[in-house]
This record gives sequence, structure tokens and C-alpha cells, in this order.
Amino acid sequence: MIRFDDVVKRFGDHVVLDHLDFQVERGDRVTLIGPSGSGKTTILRLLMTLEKVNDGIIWVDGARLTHEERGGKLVPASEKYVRRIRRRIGMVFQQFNLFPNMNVIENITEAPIHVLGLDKAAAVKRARQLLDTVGLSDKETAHPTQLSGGQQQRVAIARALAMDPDILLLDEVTSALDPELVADVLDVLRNVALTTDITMLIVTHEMQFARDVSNRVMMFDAGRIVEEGDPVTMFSAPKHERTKTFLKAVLAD
Ligand SMILES: Nc1ncnc2c1ncn2[C@@H]1O[C@H](COP(=O)(O)OP(=O)(O)OP(=O)(O)O)[C@@H](O)[C@H]1O
Repeated sequence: MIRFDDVVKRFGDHVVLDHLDFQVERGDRVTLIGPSGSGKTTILRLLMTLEKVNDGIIWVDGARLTHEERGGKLVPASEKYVRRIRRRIGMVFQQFNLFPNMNVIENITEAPIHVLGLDKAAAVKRARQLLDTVGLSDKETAHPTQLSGGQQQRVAIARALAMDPDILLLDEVTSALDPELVADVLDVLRNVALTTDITMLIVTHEMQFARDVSNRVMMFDAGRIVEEGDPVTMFSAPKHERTKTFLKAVLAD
């Protein structure tokens, strides 16, 4: 379970998340939509603790991500405390972010070995299973530069899954890809959604994909949720003017 309780995030004077409240249940697949700058990526980055809230509390599975109790008091969470919670969260970025000096299998096994303390043989075995899942069994020893963008993104997905996350955050994972490479990546993610019970927060402009995998859509505007619902209802009969305009623009693309 993820909960944002009255979360405020500002960059300078710019309020990006404006007293935001929402809850995501375990196993939910939630797509975040909304115009550029409405705060979607910031939500994912806060969950990854790549950013800090200015106010409010974020909860992950009943534990505060933003604060910890020390001596009976609520204080800003320490790095060590945060690391334990964040370990359960995986993220795939728009720009793959693979380690350029490591080959595919090393990219996937690095965190399981160094963060989870898995022994190398077990990590490699799991990585091979995941490479099979993402259709790249023949690329084990390739380096990122030898792969297409779509292949790199599938390695990034395998790398996130290798940590066995409870929560997977997907931030416009196909936006940097050539159009012909998008389908393979989305197919892999559809398969992940179908075969696991990982909670997923998805920022995407791929509305068909959102419809296929998510059970909820939240429409953001200026750091607030203006409408939410199941994808079929929301895409066919949006209620809010902002949602109507946004969907018209995206679906016309
Ligand atoms: N590190 C930062 N410093 C200053 N401003 C930032 C920073 N990160 C994000 N912002 C601003 O916060 C606002 C929200 O950004 P965010 O990336 O969350 O929006 P988004 O809805 O994901 O947009 P997009 O669809 O374009 O990715 C934007 O106006 C952005 O310029």
C-alpha cells in the first residue's frame, strides 16, 4: 500500500504537488496521466527518495517513507531507514540508465549481489530467467552500446525485477524509443502485469497500454488529482474538462 498524506512538493516558489492525497492498494496498477509539468514524475521520484517532500507524509506498506520515529518523536527519515523501505521499490526510467561499463548480466546482477547480498550463482540464475522473460537470452554478454534502445529498456526492466520489488514505477519508459521498438517493451510489461502481483505506478502516454494493464487512472493537473476512475470509463466518458482536453490531444497523436 502506498499513501500520500497531504503531500506538498515545491521547487523554489513553484508548487508542484499541492496538498496531494491518494492511496494505492497492494496489487493496484495505476496509470498517472496529465499535461507536462503536472507533477507525475515528481510523485515517482519522491517514492524513490530521489526528491524530498516539503510537507506531508508518504507511506509505503504502513511505514513512513518520509519520517521515522526516534525517541518517541517523528523526525525526517535517515538514509539507513529509507534504504530498507526503498529496496522494495523498483523504477524504470525513460532513459534506461544502464551501467555503461557493465555487460547485460552484470547490470542485472549488480544490485541483487551488492544490495541484497545474494550469492553470485543465484543472482546469475535469476538474471538468466529474467532475460528469458524479456526475450534477451542471447544478449547476456553484450554491452549496452551494442543494444537497441528497446533492448536496453528490456534489460532495465529485468534489472528492476531482479530486486524482486513489491512496487514497480514506470516513468514514460517508451518515450525515448523509436516507434518500431515500443511494442516489444510494452509486451514485456503487459506480461509482467499479467504474471505477477507487483503494484505498479505507470506514467505513460500509451493509452492502449494503460487500458490493458491498469485498473485505475488518475488525471493530474497542477499537482492535484482532477479525476480518477477505471480506464475504460475514464477514456470513453471523461467528466472533467481538463481530462477531456488532455485525452483528446493524446488520443489524436
Ligand atoms: N529538480 C527540479 N528543479 C526545479 N523544477 C523542477 C525539478 N523537477 C521538476 N521540476 C518542475 O516541476 C514540475 C513538475 O515536473 P514533473 O516532471 O513532475 O511533471 P510531469 O507531469 O511528470 O511532466 P512530464 O510529462 O513533462 O514529464 C515541472 O514544472 C518541472 O519543471
